[in-house]
Amino acid sequence: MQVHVADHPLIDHKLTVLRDERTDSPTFRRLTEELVTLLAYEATRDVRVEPVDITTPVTTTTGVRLSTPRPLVVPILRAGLGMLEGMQRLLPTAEVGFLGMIRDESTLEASTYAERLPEDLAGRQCYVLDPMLATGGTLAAAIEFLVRRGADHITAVTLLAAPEGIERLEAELAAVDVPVLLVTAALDERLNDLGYIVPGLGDAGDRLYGVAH
Ligand SMILES: O=P(O)(O)OC[C@H]1O[C@H](OP(=O)(O)OP(=O)(O)O)[C@H](O)[C@@H]1O
Ligand SMILES: O=c1cc[nH]c(=O)[nH]1
Ligand SMILES: [Mg+2]
Repeated sequence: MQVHVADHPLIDHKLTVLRDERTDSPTFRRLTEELVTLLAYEATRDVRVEPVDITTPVTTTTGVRLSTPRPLVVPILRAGLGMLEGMQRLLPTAEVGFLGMIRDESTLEASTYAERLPEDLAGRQCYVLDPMLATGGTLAAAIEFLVRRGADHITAVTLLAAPEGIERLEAELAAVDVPVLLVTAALDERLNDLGYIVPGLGDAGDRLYGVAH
């Protein structure tokens, strides 16, 4: 797995406001979108394109367009949904599939409660969106699922990643025969005893959408 940690003062600035416990939900949602649009620029660096001939007002020339099949963007509900619009801003023609996953807060085990994805992902580049890579259980399961469906290139986009989660992803995906890239706005210090990222930003889903019951 390749890991790319963003390095840009605007990303650091927006992330600092996002982390602040005083930041309210509407601001949190807007900043998440803005951050993802900035990250999407890096995350889509190897999006597949094909040559296309066009005519400008002056001459004919060859450019590029997104290849088919089009990329698939997969937000992991709930929190990943907050990243969708930011990604779509750069990839408006991408298809979107959904995975609903929840981490049991006592065992930290991830489980899937909803799935709406194409049956066959052969030849597809997939962009998985989840703001938090904590223990890595959620993202590892999501990526394994997409690879089983045939995806042949995976890019995971996160806001925060913990070293423990990256280590687990690397171990669990070692046998996966598909290139995986992780693009994250920041690499945080560690997990605390409850499995929360430190310094982190708290529960991303709750801060985007309110406390889940
Ligand atoms: O790396 P992990 O240890 O698996 O933890 C990360 C997961 O936890 C959060 O989701 P949560 O289960 O809180 O669901 P939510 O998005 O509905 O709030 C977060 O959005 C990730 O999906
Ligand atoms: O810090 C964390 C860890 C998992 N999920 C979150 O939303 N935040
Ligand atoms: Mg949550």
